Amino acid sequence: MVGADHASISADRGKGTVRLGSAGFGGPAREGARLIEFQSVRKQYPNGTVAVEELSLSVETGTITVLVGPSGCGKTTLMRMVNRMIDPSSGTVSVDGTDVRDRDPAQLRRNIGYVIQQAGLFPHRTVLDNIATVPMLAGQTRRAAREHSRELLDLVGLPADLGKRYPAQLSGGQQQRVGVARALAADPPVLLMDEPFSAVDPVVREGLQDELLRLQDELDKTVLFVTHDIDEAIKLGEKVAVLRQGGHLAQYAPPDDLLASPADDFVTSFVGRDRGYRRLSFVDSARLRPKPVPTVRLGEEVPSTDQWRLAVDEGDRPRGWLPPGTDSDGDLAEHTLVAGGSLHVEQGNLRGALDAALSAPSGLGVVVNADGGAVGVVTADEVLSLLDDHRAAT
Ligand SMILES: Nc1ncnc2c1ncn2[C@@H]1O[C@H](COP(=O)(O)OP(=O)(O)OP(=O)(O)O)[C@@H](O)[C@H]1O
Repeated sequence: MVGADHASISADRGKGTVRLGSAGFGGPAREGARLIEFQSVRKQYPNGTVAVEELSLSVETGTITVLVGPSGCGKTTLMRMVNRMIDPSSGTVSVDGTDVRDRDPAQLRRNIGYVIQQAGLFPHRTVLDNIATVPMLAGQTRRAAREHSRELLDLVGLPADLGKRYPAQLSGGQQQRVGVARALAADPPVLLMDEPFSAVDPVVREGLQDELLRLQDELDKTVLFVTHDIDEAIKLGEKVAVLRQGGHLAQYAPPDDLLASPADDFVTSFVGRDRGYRRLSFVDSARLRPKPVPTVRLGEEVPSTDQWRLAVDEGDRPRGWLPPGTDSDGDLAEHTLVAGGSLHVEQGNLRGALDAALSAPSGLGVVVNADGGAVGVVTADEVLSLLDDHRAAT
């Protein structure tokens, strides 16, 4: 936790007045429905630059879809076609089944929240008035709009007293949260997010990513998110579209598929060589078979040992390691132990298991049950061979 930037989002379903549904594009979200569709879209700017080339892509209702690719590959151009900030040279972009060119841009934009890098807040309006702007334009009274804005501040994890400040009096991460609150103010079913977190430092950025995921759990928006950071794309996207120069779609797939089977050399180099490691996050560890490990309980007599022994408390929770070569010497006290590594909770993903194995001084990753009790240990080799099996089977 780093100051207010990491306050957690307290989306309170019981509050009633923060509307969590989606309005504007006709009825409740239909699972699997395609809310945004690009069909054979091409964009050539007047100077001849082809930013997007014959691209077709559909975005499912209620999902986060990420557009990722190197600078200049057409991500922003593609995204801005959704709310008609840019019109395609050919092809169609439709939202909820209607070609966006058949919609009034102002009305279309009221149903599409837009979050950009550095938040783009109005500098001379307070935080609360920034958030209240769109609802007031849509006809809400100032009082109702401000009341709703206070709830949104809470929803994005900001304390109420920040509402009176001006944007320059907030940290970068706080400004981004206000940007998200402002985009949510009209309760739009669609959110466009263009590199929203790239202007903040990596720690704050991770916090914002986590909170977007938490917020999405509550709100179920259809989010189109642009980034050039493949890690961000993989973390946030239920589906990820990798674009390459000239606005070509190189691959469109769930992150796991992208990491497992990159479509070509470009995607391979873009997702990076350590994709095997990243991919571990998507493989569950149900087939991992932890082996028994010799233990010793805190407060009990220290045994002579020629192997690593896991020290546990009265609830079998791991407290550290007793190294090989330890001589029998009185009762076991916590301060004499070698600190343990991270713990892997049973049924978690393989990345957690590998982290546990790699971070343990014994090389033995400790697996615990939901109550925190040790159930056994795994080695890094065991985790990686499971990954090989998974690779071979998919
Ligand atoms: N108004 C414009 N006129 C001419 N060319 C443009 C215009 N806007 C963008 N371009 C060019 O179109 C291409 C795609 O730009 P776009 O901003 O969509 O890419 P991007 O992937 O979002 O890049 P970045 O990650 O750097 O923001 C680039 O070559 C860019 O220089």
